[in-house]
Amino acid sequence: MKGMAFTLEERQILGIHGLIPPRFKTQDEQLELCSISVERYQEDLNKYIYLMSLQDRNEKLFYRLLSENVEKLMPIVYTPTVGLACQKFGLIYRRPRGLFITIYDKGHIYDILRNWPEADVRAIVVTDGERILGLGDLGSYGMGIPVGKLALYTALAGIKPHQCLPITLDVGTNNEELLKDPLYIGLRQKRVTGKEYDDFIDEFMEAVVKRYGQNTLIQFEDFGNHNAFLFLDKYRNQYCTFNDDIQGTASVAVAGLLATLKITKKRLSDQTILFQGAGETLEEAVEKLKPTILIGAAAVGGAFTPKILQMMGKFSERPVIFALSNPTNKAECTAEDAYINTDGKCIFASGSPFPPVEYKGKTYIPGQGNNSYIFPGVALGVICTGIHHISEKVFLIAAEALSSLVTDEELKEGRLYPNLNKITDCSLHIATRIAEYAYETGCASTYPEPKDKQAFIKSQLYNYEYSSAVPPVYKWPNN
Ligand SMILES: NC(=O)C1=CN([C@@H]2O[C@H](COP(=O)(O)OP(=O)(O)OC[C@H]3O[C@@H](n4cnc5c(N)ncnc54)[C@H](O)[C@@H]3O)[C@@H](O)[C@H]2O)C=CC1
Ligand SMILES: CC(=O)C(=O)O
Ligand SMILES: [Mg+2]
Repeated sequence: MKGMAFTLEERQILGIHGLIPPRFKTQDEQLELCSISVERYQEDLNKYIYLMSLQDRNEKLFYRLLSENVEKLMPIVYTPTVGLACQKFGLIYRRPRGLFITIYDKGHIYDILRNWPEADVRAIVVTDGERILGLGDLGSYGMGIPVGKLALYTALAGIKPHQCLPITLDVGTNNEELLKDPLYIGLRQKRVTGKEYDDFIDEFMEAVVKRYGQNTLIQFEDFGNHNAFLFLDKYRNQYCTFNDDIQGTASVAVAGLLATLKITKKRLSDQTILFQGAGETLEEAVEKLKPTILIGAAAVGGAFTPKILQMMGKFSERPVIFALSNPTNKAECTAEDAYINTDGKCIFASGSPFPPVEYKGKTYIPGQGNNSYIFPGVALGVICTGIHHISEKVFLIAAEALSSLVTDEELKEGRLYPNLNKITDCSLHIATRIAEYAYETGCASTYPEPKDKQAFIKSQLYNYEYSSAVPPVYKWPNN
Protein backbone atom coordinates (compact mmCIF):
# COMPACT_ATOMS: atom_id res chain seq x y z
CA MET A 1 0.00 0.00 0.00
CA LYS A 2 1.23 3.45 -0.91
CA GLY A 3 -1.36 5.45 1.03
CA MET A 4 -1.50 9.06 -0.09
CA ALA A 5 1.29 8.39 -2.60
CA PHE A 6 -1.24 6.88 -5.01
CA THR A 7 -1.63 9.23 -8.00
CA LEU A 8 -5.05 10.40 -9.16
CA GLU A 9 -4.83 8.03 -12.13
CA GLU A 10 -3.96 5.07 -9.87
CA ARG A 11 -6.79 5.93 -7.49
CA GLN A 12 -9.27 5.95 -10.37
CA ILE A 13 -8.03 2.72 -11.93
CA LEU A 14 -7.96 0.88 -8.59
CA GLY A 15 -11.39 2.19 -7.59
CA ILE A 16 -10.02 3.77 -4.42
CA HIS A 17 -10.59 7.40 -5.38
CA GLY A 18 -12.29 9.13 -2.45
CA LEU A 19 -11.20 6.44 0.02
CA ILE A 20 -8.01 8.34 0.83
CA PRO A 21 -7.67 12.08 1.51
CA PRO A 22 -7.40 14.36 -1.54
CA ARG A 23 -3.74 15.05 -0.89
CA PHE A 24 -0.97 13.56 -3.01
CA LYS A 25 2.23 12.90 -1.10
CA THR A 26 5.68 11.97 -2.23
CA GLN A 27 7.46 9.13 -0.45
CA ASP A 28 9.81 11.75 1.04
CA GLU A 29 6.85 13.53 2.60
CA GLN A 30 5.51 10.26 3.98
CA LEU A 31 8.96 9.50 5.37
CA GLU A 32 9.00 12.82 7.18
CA LEU A 33 5.66 11.99 8.84
CA CYS A 34 6.95 8.57 9.90
CA SER A 35 10.02 10.11 11.53
CA ILE A 36 7.81 12.56 13.45
CA SER A 37 5.49 9.73 14.47
CA VAL A 38 8.30 7.54 15.83
CA GLU A 39 9.71 10.47 17.80
CA ARG A 40 6.34 11.15 19.44
CA TYR A 41 6.46 7.86 21.35
CA GLN A 42 8.31 8.13 24.64
CA GLU A 43 8.72 4.40 25.20
CA ASP A 44 10.84 2.26 22.92
CA LEU A 45 8.31 -0.56 23.01
CA ASN A 46 5.67 1.81 21.60
CA LYS A 47 8.12 2.83 18.87
CA TYR A 48 8.52 -0.87 18.12
CA ILE A 49 4.73 -1.34 17.86
CA TYR A 50 4.48 1.67 15.58
CA LEU A 51 7.27 0.39 13.30
CA MET A 52 5.78 -3.10 13.09
CA SER A 53 2.43 -1.63 12.07
CA LEU A 54 4.22 0.47 9.43
CA GLN A 55 5.85 -2.71 8.13
CA ASP A 56 2.37 -4.24 7.76
CA ARG A 57 0.87 -1.13 6.21
CA ASN A 58 3.54 0.16 3.85
CA GLU A 59 6.53 -2.14 3.48
CA LYS A 60 8.58 0.10 1.17
CA LEU A 61 8.21 3.05 3.48
CA PHE A 62 9.15 0.95 6.51
CA TYR A 63 12.33 -0.36 4.88
CA ARG A 64 13.37 3.02 3.55
CA LEU A 65 12.85 4.58 6.98
CA LEU A 66 14.88 1.84 8.66
CA SER A 67 17.69 1.76 6.11
CA GLU A 68 18.12 5.55 6.22
CA ASN A 69 18.03 5.73 10.04
CA VAL A 70 19.96 2.66 11.11
CA GLU A 71 21.66 4.21 14.12
CA LYS A 72 18.39 5.53 15.50
CA LEU A 73 16.00 2.71 14.63
CA MET A 74 18.06 -0.48 14.73
CA PRO A 75 17.94 -0.39 18.56
CA ILE A 76 14.14 -0.52 18.22
CA VAL A 77 13.56 -3.29 15.68
CA TYR A 78 16.61 -5.17 16.95
CA THR A 79 18.53 -5.40 20.23
CA PRO A 80 17.75 -4.16 22.84
CA THR A 81 14.05 -3.33 22.23
CA VAL A 82 13.28 -6.51 20.29
CA GLY A 83 14.17 -8.42 23.47
CA LEU A 84 11.51 -6.56 25.43
CA ALA A 85 9.09 -7.02 22.53
CA CYS A 86 9.66 -10.79 22.70
CA GLN A 87 9.07 -10.81 26.46
CA LYS A 88 5.78 -8.92 25.93
CA PHE A 89 4.92 -10.60 22.63
CA GLY A 90 1.47 -11.81 23.78
CA LEU A 91 0.55 -8.28 24.83
CA ILE A 92 1.78 -6.40 21.78
CA TYR A 93 0.72 -8.99 19.21
CA ARG A 94 -1.39 -7.31 16.50
CA ARG A 95 -1.02 -9.15 13.22
CA PRO A 96 0.71 -12.40 12.37
CA ARG A 97 4.10 -12.27 10.66
CA GLY A 98 6.07 -15.40 9.79
CA LEU A 99 5.19 -19.07 10.17
CA PHE A 100 4.53 -20.92 13.41
CA ILE A 101 5.16 -24.65 13.04
CA THR A 102 4.54 -26.84 16.08
CA ILE A 103 5.64 -30.30 17.06
CA TYR A 104 2.04 -31.41 16.42
CA ASP A 105 2.53 -30.47 12.76
CA LYS A 106 5.04 -33.29 12.44
CA GLY A 107 4.34 -35.19 9.24
CA HIS A 108 2.76 -32.08 7.67
CA ILE A 109 5.50 -29.46 7.68
CA TYR A 110 5.64 -29.27 3.90
CA ASP A 111 1.89 -28.53 3.78
CA ILE A 112 2.32 -25.71 6.27
CA LEU A 113 5.13 -24.21 4.20
CA ARG A 114 2.72 -24.26 1.26
CA ASN A 115 0.37 -22.01 3.24
CA TRP A 116 2.96 -19.23 3.10
CA PRO A 117 1.77 -16.92 0.32
CA GLU A 118 5.17 -16.25 -1.28
CA ALA A 119 6.70 -18.84 -3.62
CA ASP A 120 10.12 -17.25 -4.19
CA VAL A 121 11.59 -17.62 -0.69
CA ARG A 122 15.42 -17.55 -0.69
CA ALA A 123 16.17 -17.13 3.01
CA ILE A 124 14.67 -18.39 6.24
CA VAL A 125 15.60 -17.37 9.76
CA VAL A 126 14.40 -20.03 12.15
CA THR A 127 14.34 -20.25 15.94
CA ASP A 128 12.86 -22.66 18.44
CA GLY A 129 12.86 -19.86 21.01
CA GLU A 130 15.00 -21.69 23.55
CA ARG A 131 17.66 -18.96 24.01
CA ILE A 132 16.34 -15.60 22.90
CA LEU A 133 19.22 -13.09 23.21
CA GLY A 134 20.35 -13.48 26.82
CA LEU A 135 16.74 -13.72 28.02
CA GLY A 136 16.46 -17.50 28.06
CA ASP A 137 13.59 -19.66 26.88
CA LEU A 138 10.78 -17.53 25.45
CA GLY A 139 9.09 -20.26 23.39
CA SER A 140 6.81 -18.86 20.70
CA TYR A 141 7.35 -15.33 22.03
CA GLY A 142 10.76 -15.66 20.35
CA MET A 143 9.18 -14.93 16.94
CA GLY A 144 10.29 -11.29 17.32
CA ILE A 145 13.87 -12.45 16.63
CA PRO A 146 13.49 -14.05 13.16
CA VAL A 147 11.21 -11.14 12.22
CA GLY A 148 13.82 -8.60 13.42
CA LYS A 149 16.78 -10.43 11.84
CA LEU A 150 15.01 -10.56 8.48
CA ALA A 151 14.03 -6.90 8.70
CA LEU A 152 17.80 -6.32 8.80
CA TYR A 153 18.30 -8.61 5.78
CA THR A 154 16.34 -6.03 3.79
CA ALA A 155 17.26 -2.78 5.54
CA LEU A 156 21.00 -3.54 5.84
CA ALA A 157 21.61 -5.67 2.75
CA GLY A 158 18.78 -4.94 0.33
CA ILE A 159 17.51 -8.53 0.23
CA LYS A 160 13.96 -8.43 -1.09
CA PRO A 161 11.43 -8.84 1.73
CA HIS A 162 9.22 -11.30 -0.16
CA GLN A 163 12.27 -13.61 -0.39
CA CYS A 164 12.57 -13.74 3.41
CA LEU A 165 10.59 -16.02 5.70
CA PRO A 166 10.69 -15.89 9.53
CA ILE A 167 9.85 -19.20 11.21
CA THR A 168 9.32 -20.24 14.81
CA LEU A 169 9.35 -23.93 15.61
CA ASP A 170 7.22 -24.42 18.71
CA VAL A 171 8.06 -27.57 20.64
CA GLY A 172 6.88 -26.11 23.95
CA THR A 173 8.71 -24.03 26.56
CA ASN A 174 10.31 -24.76 29.89
CA ASN A 175 9.71 -21.21 31.04
CA GLU A 176 7.32 -21.60 33.98
CA GLU A 177 6.26 -17.96 33.83
CA LEU A 178 5.17 -18.33 30.22
CA LEU A 179 3.35 -21.57 30.92
CA LYS A 180 1.27 -19.61 33.44
CA ASP A 181 1.00 -16.44 31.30
CA PRO A 182 -2.64 -16.05 30.15
CA LEU A 183 -1.40 -14.04 27.15
CA TYR A 184 1.07 -16.71 25.99
CA ILE A 185 0.57 -17.52 22.31
CA GLY A 186 2.47 -20.82 22.05
CA LEU A 187 2.01 -24.46 23.05
CA ARG A 188 1.37 -24.66 26.77
CA GLN A 189 3.62 -27.62 27.49
CA LYS A 190 7.21 -28.48 28.36
CA ARG A 191 9.71 -28.73 25.50
CA VAL A 192 9.76 -31.94 23.52
CA THR A 193 13.37 -33.17 23.35
CA GLY A 194 15.34 -36.17 22.16
CA LYS A 195 14.57 -38.18 19.05
CA GLU A 196 11.11 -36.71 18.54
CA TYR A 197 12.60 -33.19 18.47
CA ASP A 198 15.53 -34.18 16.25
CA ASP A 199 13.22 -35.92 13.76
CA PHE A 200 11.04 -32.80 13.72
CA ILE A 201 14.02 -30.61 12.76
CA ASP A 202 15.09 -33.17 10.12
CA GLU A 203 11.60 -33.04 8.60
CA PHE A 204 11.68 -29.23 8.69
CA MET A 205 14.97 -29.09 6.76
CA GLU A 206 13.72 -31.58 4.15
CA ALA A 207 10.41 -29.74 3.77
CA VAL A 208 12.17 -26.40 3.22
CA VAL A 209 14.27 -27.61 0.30
CA LYS A 210 11.34 -29.52 -1.17
CA ARG A 211 9.22 -26.36 -1.08
CA TYR A 212 11.78 -23.69 -1.97
CA GLY A 213 14.74 -25.50 -3.54
CA GLN A 214 18.15 -26.87 -2.52
CA ASN A 215 19.78 -23.47 -2.28
CA THR A 216 17.38 -21.97 0.25
CA LEU A 217 19.44 -20.31 2.95
CA ILE A 218 18.49 -21.43 6.46
CA GLN A 219 19.86 -19.27 9.27
CA PHE A 220 19.62 -20.91 12.70
CA GLU A 221 19.03 -18.32 15.40
CA ASP A 222 18.83 -18.42 19.17
CA PHE A 223 18.60 -22.17 19.63
CA GLY A 224 19.86 -23.58 22.92
CA ASN A 225 23.63 -24.07 22.95
CA HIS A 226 23.60 -27.88 22.63
CA ASN A 227 21.17 -27.91 19.69
CA ALA A 228 22.89 -24.98 17.99
CA PHE A 229 26.20 -26.87 17.73
CA LEU A 230 24.51 -30.18 16.99
CA PHE A 231 22.51 -28.87 14.03
CA LEU A 232 25.39 -26.84 12.63
CA ASP A 233 27.51 -29.95 12.60
CA LYS A 234 24.73 -32.14 11.22
CA TYR A 235 23.46 -29.89 8.42
CA ARG A 236 26.36 -27.67 7.32
CA ASN A 237 27.50 -30.00 4.54
CA GLN A 238 24.01 -31.05 3.51
CA TYR A 239 22.14 -27.77 3.35
CA CYS A 240 22.79 -24.10 2.69
CA THR A 241 22.86 -23.16 6.36
CA PHE A 242 24.75 -21.34 9.09
CA ASN A 243 24.35 -20.57 12.75
CA ASP A 244 24.37 -16.83 13.32
CA ASP A 245 25.09 -17.01 17.05
CA ILE A 246 28.13 -19.22 16.50
CA GLN A 247 29.53 -18.18 13.12
CA GLY A 248 28.14 -14.65 12.69
CA THR A 249 29.21 -13.68 16.19
CA ALA A 250 32.67 -15.19 15.83
CA SER A 251 33.07 -13.28 12.59
CA VAL A 252 32.11 -9.90 14.06
CA ALA A 253 34.37 -10.51 17.05
CA VAL A 254 37.31 -11.35 14.75
CA ALA A 255 36.59 -8.22 12.69
CA GLY A 256 36.72 -6.19 15.90
CA LEU A 257 39.97 -7.83 17.00
CA LEU A 258 41.56 -7.18 13.59
CA ALA A 259 40.60 -3.53 13.97
CA THR A 260 42.12 -3.33 17.46
CA LEU A 261 45.45 -4.42 15.98
CA LYS A 262 45.42 -1.30 13.85
CA ILE A 263 45.16 0.76 17.05
CA THR A 264 47.61 -1.15 19.23
CA LYS A 265 50.01 -1.83 16.29
CA LYS A 266 50.48 -5.30 17.73
CA ARG A 267 49.91 -8.79 16.38
CA LEU A 268 47.16 -11.06 17.62
CA SER A 269 49.82 -13.54 18.76
CA ASP A 270 51.19 -10.83 21.13
CA GLN A 271 47.86 -10.69 22.96
CA THR A 272 46.45 -12.73 25.81
CA ILE A 273 42.77 -13.29 25.22
CA LEU A 274 40.43 -14.34 28.00
CA PHE A 275 36.90 -15.51 27.21
CA GLN A 276 34.50 -15.45 30.10
CA GLY A 277 32.60 -18.68 30.22
CA ALA A 278 32.06 -22.16 31.61
CA GLY A 279 31.38 -20.80 35.10
CA GLU A 280 35.01 -19.75 35.93
CA THR A 281 35.49 -17.23 38.66
CA LEU A 282 36.41 -14.46 36.53
CA GLU A 283 38.18 -12.06 38.88
CA GLU A 284 40.75 -14.67 39.83
CA ALA A 285 41.32 -15.66 36.19
CA VAL A 286 41.92 -12.03 35.19
CA GLU A 287 44.34 -11.54 38.09
CA LYS A 288 46.36 -14.66 37.20
CA LEU A 289 46.32 -14.52 33.39
CA LYS A 290 46.67 -10.74 33.00
CA PRO A 291 44.77 -10.71 29.69
CA THR A 292 45.06 -7.85 27.22
CA ILE A 293 41.73 -8.76 25.63
CA LEU A 294 38.63 -9.70 27.64
CA ILE A 295 35.57 -11.08 25.85
CA GLY A 296 32.24 -11.84 27.48
CA ALA A 297 29.27 -13.58 25.84
CA ALA A 298 27.72 -15.58 28.65
CA ALA A 299 24.65 -13.41 29.32
CA VAL A 300 25.81 -12.60 32.86
CA GLY A 301 25.03 -8.89 33.23
CA GLY A 302 27.70 -6.92 35.12
CA ALA A 303 30.23 -9.79 35.08
CA PHE A 304 33.02 -7.32 34.27
CA THR A 305 33.12 -5.68 37.68
CA PRO A 306 34.88 -2.34 38.30
CA LYS A 307 37.73 -4.31 39.91
CA ILE A 308 38.18 -6.47 36.80
CA LEU A 309 38.08 -3.41 34.55
CA GLN A 310 40.62 -1.60 36.74
CA MET A 311 42.96 -4.60 36.52
CA MET A 312 42.56 -4.61 32.71
CA GLY A 313 43.55 -0.93 32.73
CA LYS A 314 46.74 -1.80 34.64
CA PHE A 315 47.84 -4.77 32.51
CA SER A 316 48.09 -2.94 29.20
CA GLU A 317 48.14 0.46 27.59
CA ARG A 318 45.10 -0.31 25.41
CA PRO A 319 43.05 -3.13 26.96
CA VAL A 320 40.35 -4.52 24.69
CA ILE A 321 36.98 -5.15 26.31
CA PHE A 322 34.13 -6.82 24.45
CA ALA A 323 30.85 -7.02 26.36
CA LEU A 324 28.92 -8.95 23.73
CA SER A 325 25.88 -10.20 25.66
CA ASN A 326 22.42 -8.91 24.77
CA PRO A 327 20.17 -7.14 25.53
CA THR A 328 21.64 -4.13 27.35
CA ASN A 329 20.96 -5.37 30.89
CA LYS A 330 22.92 -8.55 30.13
CA ALA A 331 26.01 -6.63 28.97
CA GLU A 332 29.07 -7.58 31.02
CA CYS A 333 29.61 -3.87 31.72
CA THR A 334 28.41 -0.56 30.37
CA ALA A 335 30.55 1.55 28.06
CA GLU A 336 30.80 4.18 30.79
CA ASP A 337 32.05 1.63 33.35
CA ALA A 338 34.64 0.40 30.88
CA TYR A 339 36.06 3.84 30.05
CA ILE A 340 35.97 5.18 33.60
CA ASN A 341 37.51 2.13 35.26
CA THR A 342 40.33 1.89 32.73
CA ASP A 343 40.87 5.67 32.87
CA GLY A 344 39.87 6.06 29.24
CA LYS A 345 42.44 3.53 28.01
CA CYS A 346 40.21 0.71 26.84
CA ILE A 347 38.97 -0.16 23.38
CA PHE A 348 35.37 -1.13 23.94
CA ALA A 349 32.63 -2.85 21.96
CA SER A 350 29.27 -4.22 23.06
CA GLY A 351 26.53 -6.38 21.54
CA SER A 352 23.81 -3.82 22.27
CA PRO A 353 24.40 -0.13 21.59
CA PHE A 354 25.67 2.32 24.20
CA PRO A 355 25.69 6.09 23.70
CA PRO A 356 29.01 7.98 23.47
CA VAL A 357 30.74 8.60 26.79
CA GLU A 358 32.31 11.90 27.93
CA TYR A 359 35.29 11.32 30.20
CA LYS A 360 37.91 13.86 31.24
CA GLY A 361 36.98 16.18 28.39
CA LYS A 362 37.17 13.50 25.70
CA THR A 363 34.32 11.78 23.82
CA TYR A 364 34.56 8.01 23.43
CA ILE A 365 32.37 6.25 20.88
CA PRO A 366 31.75 2.59 21.70
CA GLY A 367 31.62 0.04 18.88
CA GLN A 368 28.66 -2.27 18.46
CA GLY A 369 30.08 -5.78 18.20
CA ASN A 370 26.98 -7.41 16.89
CA ASN A 371 26.54 -10.09 14.25
CA SER A 372 24.24 -7.67 12.39
CA TYR A 373 27.44 -6.36 10.76
CA ILE A 374 27.94 -9.82 9.29
CA PHE A 375 24.83 -11.92 8.63
CA PRO A 376 23.04 -9.56 6.19
CA GLY A 377 26.11 -9.30 3.94
CA VAL A 378 26.84 -13.02 4.17
CA ALA A 379 23.22 -13.82 3.28
CA LEU A 380 23.33 -11.41 0.33
CA GLY A 381 26.54 -12.95 -1.02
CA VAL A 382 25.27 -16.50 -0.56
CA ILE A 383 21.87 -15.85 -2.14
CA CYS A 384 23.23 -13.95 -5.14
CA THR A 385 25.91 -16.51 -5.99
CA GLY A 386 23.96 -19.63 -5.06
CA ILE A 387 26.55 -21.06 -2.66
CA HIS A 388 25.35 -24.53 -1.56
CA HIS A 389 27.25 -24.97 1.67
CA ILE A 390 28.66 -22.11 3.71
CA SER A 391 32.21 -22.77 4.84
CA GLU A 392 34.03 -21.11 7.75
CA LYS A 393 36.13 -19.32 5.13
CA VAL A 394 33.05 -17.27 4.19
CA PHE A 395 32.91 -15.89 7.73
CA LEU A 396 36.63 -15.16 7.76
CA ILE A 397 36.27 -13.27 4.48
CA ALA A 398 33.35 -11.34 6.00
CA ALA A 399 35.44 -10.46 9.08
CA GLU A 400 38.38 -9.25 6.99
CA ALA A 401 36.09 -7.33 4.63
CA LEU A 402 34.39 -5.61 7.55
CA SER A 403 37.58 -4.67 9.40
CA SER A 404 39.08 -3.29 6.18
CA LEU A 405 36.30 -0.70 6.07
CA VAL A 406 37.00 1.01 9.41
CA THR A 407 38.64 4.34 8.67
CA ASP A 408 41.49 5.92 10.62
CA GLU A 409 39.10 8.64 11.84
CA GLU A 410 36.71 6.03 13.16
CA LEU A 411 39.54 4.23 14.93
CA LYS A 412 40.61 7.53 16.49
CA GLU A 413 37.09 8.00 17.86
CA GLY A 414 37.37 4.58 19.48
CA ARG A 415 35.15 2.81 16.94
CA LEU A 416 36.15 -0.71 15.95
CA TYR A 417 33.45 -1.01 13.33
CA PRO A 418 32.35 1.39 10.60
CA ASN A 419 29.71 3.92 11.60
CA LEU A 420 26.31 2.19 11.71
CA ASN A 421 25.00 4.55 9.07
CA LYS A 422 27.47 2.92 6.63
CA ILE A 423 26.37 -0.61 7.47
CA THR A 424 24.54 -1.11 4.15
CA ASP A 425 27.83 -0.40 2.32
CA CYS A 426 29.51 -2.93 4.61
CA SER A 427 26.96 -5.58 3.66
CA LEU A 428 27.51 -4.89 -0.04
CA HIS A 429 31.28 -5.08 0.38
CA ILE A 430 31.05 -8.34 2.34
CA ALA A 431 28.72 -9.82 -0.28
CA THR A 432 31.06 -8.76 -3.10
CA ARG A 433 34.08 -10.33 -1.44
CA ILE A 434 32.09 -13.54 -0.87
CA ALA A 435 31.00 -13.54 -4.52
CA GLU A 436 34.63 -13.19 -5.68
CA TYR A 437 35.59 -16.10 -3.44
CA ALA A 438 32.62 -18.20 -4.56
CA TYR A 439 33.50 -17.90 -8.26
CA GLU A 440 37.24 -18.32 -7.69
CA THR A 441 36.73 -21.56 -5.79
CA GLY A 442 33.89 -22.97 -7.86
CA CYS A 443 31.32 -23.00 -5.06
CA ALA A 444 28.99 -20.56 -6.82
CA SER A 445 26.06 -21.96 -8.74
CA THR A 446 24.65 -18.81 -10.34
CA TYR A 447 25.87 -18.77 -13.93
CA PRO A 448 26.97 -17.23 -16.23
CA GLU A 449 29.58 -15.75 -13.94
CA PRO A 450 29.08 -11.98 -13.74
CA LYS A 451 32.19 -10.03 -14.75
CA ASP A 452 31.60 -7.20 -12.30
CA LYS A 453 30.54 -8.91 -9.06
CA GLN A 454 29.55 -5.75 -7.24
CA ALA A 455 27.44 -4.45 -10.14
CA PHE A 456 25.75 -7.86 -10.32
CA ILE A 457 24.90 -7.83 -6.62
CA LYS A 458 23.68 -4.24 -6.81
CA SER A 459 21.34 -5.21 -9.63
CA GLN A 460 19.66 -7.74 -7.29
CA LEU A 461 18.88 -5.27 -4.52
CA TYR A 462 15.47 -4.26 -3.24
CA ASN A 463 14.07 -1.06 -4.70
CA TYR A 464 12.50 1.19 -2.09
CA GLU A 465 10.73 3.29 -4.72
CA TYR A 466 7.03 2.68 -5.26
CA SER A 467 6.07 0.86 -8.40
CA SER A 468 3.22 2.19 -10.50
CA ALA A 469 -0.20 0.62 -10.21
CA VAL A 470 -0.98 1.85 -13.72
CA PRO A 471 0.02 -0.68 -16.38
CA PRO A 472 2.43 0.58 -19.06
CA VAL A 473 0.90 1.35 -22.47
CA TYR A 474 2.13 -1.16 -25.07
CA LYS A 475 2.74 -0.20 -28.68
CA TRP A 476 0.39 -2.40 -30.65
CA PRO A 477 -0.76 -2.24 -34.29
CA ASN A 478 -4.28 -0.87 -34.82
CA ASN A 479 -5.56 -3.84 -36.84
N1 LIG B 1 26.96 -9.60 20.19
C1 LIG B 1 26.45 -10.52 19.42
O1 LIG B 1 26.44 -10.40 18.18
C2 LIG B 1 25.87 -11.75 20.01
C3 LIG B 1 25.66 -11.84 21.35
N2 LIG B 1 25.14 -12.98 21.89
C4 LIG B 1 24.83 -12.94 23.30
O2 LIG B 1 25.69 -13.83 23.99
C5 LIG B 1 25.02 -14.29 25.15
C6 LIG B 1 25.18 -15.78 25.25
O3 LIG B 1 24.68 -16.43 24.12
P1 LIG B 1 25.01 -17.95 23.89
O4 LIG B 1 26.47 -18.17 23.90
O5 LIG B 1 24.29 -18.43 22.71
O6 LIG B 1 24.34 -18.52 25.21
P2 LIG B 1 24.51 -19.90 25.88
O7 LIG B 1 23.54 -19.97 26.97
O8 LIG B 1 24.51 -20.94 24.83
O9 LIG B 1 26.00 -19.88 26.45
C7 LIG B 1 26.35 -19.17 27.57
C8 LIG B 1 27.69 -19.70 28.09
O10 LIG B 1 27.99 -18.97 29.25
C9 LIG B 1 28.41 -19.86 30.27
N3 LIG B 1 28.01 -19.27 31.55
C10 LIG B 1 26.79 -19.24 32.10
N4 LIG B 1 26.83 -18.63 33.31
C11 LIG B 1 28.11 -18.27 33.53
C12 LIG B 1 28.79 -17.60 34.59
N5 LIG B 1 28.14 -17.22 35.67
N6 LIG B 1 30.09 -17.37 34.45
C13 LIG B 1 30.73 -17.76 33.36
N7 LIG B 1 30.15 -18.41 32.35
C14 LIG B 1 28.86 -18.67 32.41
C15 LIG B 1 27.70 -21.14 29.99
O11 LIG B 1 28.42 -22.22 30.51
C16 LIG B 1 27.67 -21.17 28.47
O12 LIG B 1 28.82 -21.77 27.96
C17 LIG B 1 23.58 -13.82 25.03
O13 LIG B 1 23.40 -12.69 25.85
C18 LIG B 1 23.44 -13.42 23.61
O14 LIG B 1 22.53 -12.38 23.44
C19 LIG B 1 24.86 -14.07 21.14
C20 LIG B 1 25.04 -14.03 19.78
C21 LIG B 1 25.51 -12.85 19.13
C1 LIG C 1 22.78 -10.74 18.40
C2 LIG C 1 22.32 -12.10 18.60
O1 LIG C 1 22.22 -12.85 17.65
C3 LIG C 1 22.02 -12.56 19.92
O2 LIG C 1 22.21 -11.81 20.88
O3 LIG C 1 21.57 -13.69 20.04
MG1 LIG D 1 21.08 -14.56 18.15
